[in-house]
Amino acid sequence: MPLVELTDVHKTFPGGRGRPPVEAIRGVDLSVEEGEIVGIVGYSGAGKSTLVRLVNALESTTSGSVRIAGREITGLKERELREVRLGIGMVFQQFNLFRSRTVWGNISYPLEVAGVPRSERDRRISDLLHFVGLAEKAHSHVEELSGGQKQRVGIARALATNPRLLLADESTSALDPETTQEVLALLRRVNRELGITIVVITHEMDVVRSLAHRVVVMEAGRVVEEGPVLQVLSDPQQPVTRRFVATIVDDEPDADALAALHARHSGRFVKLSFRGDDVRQSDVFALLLQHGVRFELVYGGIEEVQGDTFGNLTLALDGEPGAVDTALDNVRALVPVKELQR
Ligand SMILES: Nc1ncnc2c1ncn2[C@@H]1O[C@H](COP(=O)(O)OP(=O)(O)OP(=O)(O)O)[C@@H](O)[C@H]1O
Repeated sequence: MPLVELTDVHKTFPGGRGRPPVEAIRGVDLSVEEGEIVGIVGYSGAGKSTLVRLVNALESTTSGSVRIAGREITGLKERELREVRLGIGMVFQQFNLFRSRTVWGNISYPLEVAGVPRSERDRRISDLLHFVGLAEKAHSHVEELSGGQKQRVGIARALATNPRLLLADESTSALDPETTQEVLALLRRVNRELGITIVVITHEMDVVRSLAHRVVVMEAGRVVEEGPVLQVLSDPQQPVTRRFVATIVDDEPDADALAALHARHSGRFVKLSFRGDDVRQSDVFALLLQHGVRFELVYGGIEEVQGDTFGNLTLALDGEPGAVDTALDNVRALVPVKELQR
């Protein structure tokens, strides 16, 4: 049974003051299995935040079903919804911490609301502070912390009530690249060591690449593509997905770059696509050399996704025309080859 299951969910906001209604979510089916990390990507306005607010019952659907751990949450009473929300931790872009409280006080807050007795609360907070590596900062005020430390407090607070599900809404967007990696590493530990299911929404493909198992791409209120991260990154189907993937991996030179390359090289240009670890670049290069084909790498790169490699390399080839043809036929047996015409 999926931990989160959305079936044909629609959400329309009234337009107000003569403006037309906004269809923020237009028929989304989505399921998240227990233990998974799912990354939801999309440009601003795609409906990501609305989707998250439907999952944690801060908004109600216009139609369709939202099930959390098998329980339909549409139509539940406020008291029952509070119970559902206790099982869901939230991490925010701007941390949303109480400035008037210490680190300890911030993590304590959801436990106080849930009526957890003092001694149990203290034990829990102390464990969480150790888990996120902030034991020494327990009595610091939030203003004294760096952005990364604030987000670690945000994560500790989200974990306080022992949720099964963590929703992270642009949780690293306010952080620099190094701090982002620290926070992503912590979220990976939350998933691996505590077994907590995580849904991250982000417009940064790098976050998906280094954290998620599965990616869901949203556009204009719909899920337009989804699948395992390596599969989607290495073989994106939709234009919007290709645009996201292009932010972390080069595909092929555009028309201008290709024209400039043709001006410098007399030979043919081919794009070779590597997917996963089953074919090594060195095998492909050896094949070309065997046929007396000289090559130069002119564009592209190879990226790593959680232990697997993928990427596209554009080569300029030189050699006897017949030899180049034969070499390419052999290379095609190993990897997809696309001839780039001038
Ligand atoms: N409370 C609301 N009332 C009216 N329209 C809303 C409301 N909340 C969201 N919308 C609209 O719904 C659409 C989707 O917004 P949403 O915030 O879910 O997108 P998003 O993908 O999370 O974008 P961002 O990354 O900018 O937050 C937008 O057109 C937005 O203006």
